[in-house]
Amino acid sequence: MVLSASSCSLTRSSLEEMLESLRRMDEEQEKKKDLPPALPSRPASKARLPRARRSLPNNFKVENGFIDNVESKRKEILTSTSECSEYMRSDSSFGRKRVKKDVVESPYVAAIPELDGDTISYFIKMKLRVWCRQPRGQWELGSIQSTSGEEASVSLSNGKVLKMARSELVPANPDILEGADDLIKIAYLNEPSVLHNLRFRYSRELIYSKAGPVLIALNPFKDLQIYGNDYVNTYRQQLVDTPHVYGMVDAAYNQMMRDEVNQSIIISGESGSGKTETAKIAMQYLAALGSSNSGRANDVLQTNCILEAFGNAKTSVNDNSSRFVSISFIV
Ligand SMILES: Nc1ncnc2c1ncn2[C@@H]1O[C@H](COP(=O)(O)OP(=O)(O)OP(=O)(O)O)[C@@H](O)[C@H]1O
Repeated sequence: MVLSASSCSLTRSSLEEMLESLRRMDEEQEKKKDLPPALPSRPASKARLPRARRSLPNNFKVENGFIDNVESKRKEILTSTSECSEYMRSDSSFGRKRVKKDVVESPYVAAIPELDGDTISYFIKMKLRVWCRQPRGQWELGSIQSTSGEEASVSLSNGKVLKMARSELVPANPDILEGADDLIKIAYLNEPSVLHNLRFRYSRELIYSKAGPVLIALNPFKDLQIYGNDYVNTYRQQLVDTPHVYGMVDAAYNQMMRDEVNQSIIISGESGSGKTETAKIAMQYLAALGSSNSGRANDVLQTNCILEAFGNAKTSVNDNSSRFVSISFIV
């Protein structure tokens, strides 16, 4: 005899059905307890999709071991998005934001959205770290031990336990995200996390990072062996996509050729941050792109000396301060 599914359900009493649905609700509640609170949605990116990455040809070799270096550094710090997906949540702080008079507020960071108690419970349970704003504006790593109302007891990495307002705490990223080459990859995009990520990279002489389509360059104040013909050729052939001025100029150049639309490269930063040097590096790449004859490329670059002779001056922050750099190239 064959019973259809519908005839089976008729034999169940309504009490059984009610018990069954209660049991299912209980199970769902249990599952939810261990999950992190839902992520607030991020705004859709307006950036162009990155180019497909070409793989290295088998016979490719660079004498100074650049590729080896880059690849080993990438492996050292590269983040695996799948491993980190459980942490992928957007910028947030715990509790209402209170502005203290003696706290230095960064003008670059938007108001931090409020987070509910569930997230704090999750952080305590999973022993995740938080950044704690100190009275003079600096940030310290710590982990929340307990909360009471708007106050939290936080154990700092130096062993001290402090009572702090919840609004002075923001989530820190897990170690696995440390040193991501694009800030888009880090889960918590708050001020201390961004600064920490850039410092982490800078300490490893990785002065370039990306923030989506924007390149962040930190002044190394020393000569790094990351420029020159080998590097130009590597970026020209698109063998690597690590953040670099060459990579950014290459993208602008290719976009200009593909779309037949003029491109502008805007270099901004405070005096002495390295705008002029960055512009020269960009020019170096453009000269190499536009000239098969390295003599002519050098002639173009030599014009910098003349420009600097007329346009530069010594200031209190920069011995070779200039204010006239702009690059534009037209099809
Ligand atoms: N990529 C770099 N590699 C090595 N040194 C650098 C680099 N960028 C900057 N510097 C160092 O920092 C100094 C100041 O840089 P630069 O003159 O480019 O700053 P700037 O932002 O153009 O300043 P200003 O606005 O005053 O003209 C340079 O003279 C150089 O010593």
